[in-house]
Amino acid sequence: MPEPLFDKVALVGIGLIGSSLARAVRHGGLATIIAISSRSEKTLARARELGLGDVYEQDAAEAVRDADLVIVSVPVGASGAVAKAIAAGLKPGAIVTDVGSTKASVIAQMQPHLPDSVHFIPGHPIAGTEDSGPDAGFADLFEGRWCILTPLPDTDVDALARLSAFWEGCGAMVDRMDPEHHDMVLAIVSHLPHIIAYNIVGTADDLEAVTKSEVIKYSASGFRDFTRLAASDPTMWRDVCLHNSDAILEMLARFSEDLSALQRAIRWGDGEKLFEMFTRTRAIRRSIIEAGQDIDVPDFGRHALAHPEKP
Ligand SMILES: NC(=O)C1=CN([C@@H]2O[C@H](COP(=O)(O)OP(=O)(O)OC[C@H]3O[C@@H](n4cnc5c(N)ncnc54)[C@H](O)[C@@H]3O)[C@@H](O)[C@H]2O)C=CC1
Ligand SMILES: O=C(O)C(=O)Cc1ccc(O)cc1
Repeated sequence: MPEPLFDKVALVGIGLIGSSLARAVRHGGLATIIAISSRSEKTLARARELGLGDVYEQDAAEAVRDADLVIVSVPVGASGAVAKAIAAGLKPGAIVTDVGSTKASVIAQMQPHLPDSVHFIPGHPIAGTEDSGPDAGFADLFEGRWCILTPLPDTDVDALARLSAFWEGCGAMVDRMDPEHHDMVLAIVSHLPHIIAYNIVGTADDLEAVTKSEVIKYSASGFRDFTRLAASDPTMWRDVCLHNSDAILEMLARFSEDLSALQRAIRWGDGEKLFEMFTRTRAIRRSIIEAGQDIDVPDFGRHALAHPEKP
């Protein structure tokens, strides 16, 4: 096992992402001590039962005391309150990062509370599932996946290199982006697909109520893929929608415009247009597979593959 990258890592929030990090840190020997903090006593007790850390503190400021790396893994709407809560306990020179799905808002919420003596480097692993809580995590969640860091203009290069090495130690590939660009890109490739999934599943459910027929029972696998995304955590996705609203609304406007064009082609029986569009998108899917980036494909055997330690 190589030398640990950090002496003490503090994980604030121990749900799907926090607990996956705890497992990855342990598995990769990335830290000597893992400190875990959760606002909820029940979650903290569960983390202890699962043996995810070495020390457990309900008080986040206590958990981060003496930590060299602090990772905040809470719904994005709670980032400001958590930054405020940990500020007093932070060690000068510590790296403070997060995993939130939106970046500009997290920076705006956290930065004002953090002392100048720490290195604040926001981040976002592009890896997850529809599950949440400490039981849902697994050590190889980040394996072969991107982690986007959105460093601030005056970020210390050594701190950035250490955080990049940490994510690589978790199996991830690290990229850098500016926060606004991140929020725009993620709005189309992650936030919109979830919103569309929530919407289509809701529409089908309403239809079932109206027609009093079993719409969902007969759903084909395409619809089932949507139900997986639509089963994602409501608090997390409420916060994503509220904290990346500009980019999401921009992408929804483009999406609606394109959907109207599709609707028109169907109404006018414009088969050529439909064929042309479906051919274009099929090529995109095939190019992703050829590039070896199809590891995120949801299928119903996925859990058996992705959670080998689960029953
Ligand atoms: N679920 C996913 O697939 C992914 C999630 N993310 C981001 O990671 C972060 C955490 O998400 P998950 O681990 O999936 O969520 P989760 O629901 O599994 O865990 C959230 C954790 O935050 C704590 N928490 C909730 N509200 C809090 C508050 N007001 N103050 C302090 N702690 C609070 C909970 O007790 C729990 O420990 C979110 O910001 C999310 O956007 C990033 C990549 C993937
Ligand atoms: O479960 C899925 O398909 C996901 O897309 C997981 C996910 C959710 C949120 C993120 O910010 C990143 C990844």
